[in-house]
Amino acid sequence: MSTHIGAQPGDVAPVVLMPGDPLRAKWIAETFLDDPHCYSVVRGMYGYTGTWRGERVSIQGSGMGQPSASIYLHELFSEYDVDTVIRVGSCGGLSEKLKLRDLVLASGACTDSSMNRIRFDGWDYAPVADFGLLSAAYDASVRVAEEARETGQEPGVHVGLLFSSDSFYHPKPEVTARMVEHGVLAVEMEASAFYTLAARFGRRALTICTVADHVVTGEETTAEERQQTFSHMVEIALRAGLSQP
Ligand SMILES: O=P(O)(O)O[C@H]1O[C@H](CO)[C@@H](O)[C@H]1O
Ligand SMILES: O=c1cc[nH]c(=O)[nH]1
Repeated sequence: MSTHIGAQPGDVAPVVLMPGDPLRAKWIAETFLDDPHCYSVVRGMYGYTGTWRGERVSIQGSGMGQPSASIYLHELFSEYDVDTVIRVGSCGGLSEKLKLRDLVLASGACTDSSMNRIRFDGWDYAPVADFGLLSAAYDASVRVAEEARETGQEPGVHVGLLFSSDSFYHPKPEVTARMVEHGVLAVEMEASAFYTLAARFGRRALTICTVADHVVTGEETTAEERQQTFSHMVEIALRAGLSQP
């Protein structure tokens, strides 16, 4: 096992979906996977491996914020030879283009975190998604949205920038406002670390988020609505990560 993941080498599949919330990892594994096996309960940050449409896939909680996510990403890449990570998260809508329950496929991530400023000695770095994964997720989102149209639950899909903030309760709302003026769609807390560390290890990463609340309008989804739309996000992530139509 690694320092924070209680798995043996080989227990973790090459493709890993990563929600921040460990209970969402459990829900995804138990809802979507065949024969899910829990390989780690260290710190309650559950990790599962099972199969989806016959292919092995893992689900690993990442915790909240870039320091926590970076620990799990580092160990998955360096000790379990993971090739592909897809964050399946919640985000707060910032742009007026976004409605509750819409999906954001993050082409890139801005951040107020000091982690990359330390890594790059104060210089700027542009954390971006793996283009193949982004493109596959976009194609999958078109199909998932079409299927959802029949039930009247079709999510809007947006491709663009996230703001990966270190602060859920931001002490300077004007920073978030300036991000919006520069085209940022939504705020969450991890995507920048996913893209930076995947690049550093030569692996593939994508972040998909569901709009769980709207920071500007104050609207919030109910728990039931979140579950329904998280299903769309998970379906898209599985299809894109496993290259299935
Ligand atoms: O729903 P998850 O994936 O945890 O993502 C969002 O929710 C948490 C804050 O409530 C942060 O981790 C943020 O990025
Ligand atoms: O980081 C996050 C996640 C969801 N909603 C927010 O407002 N912020």
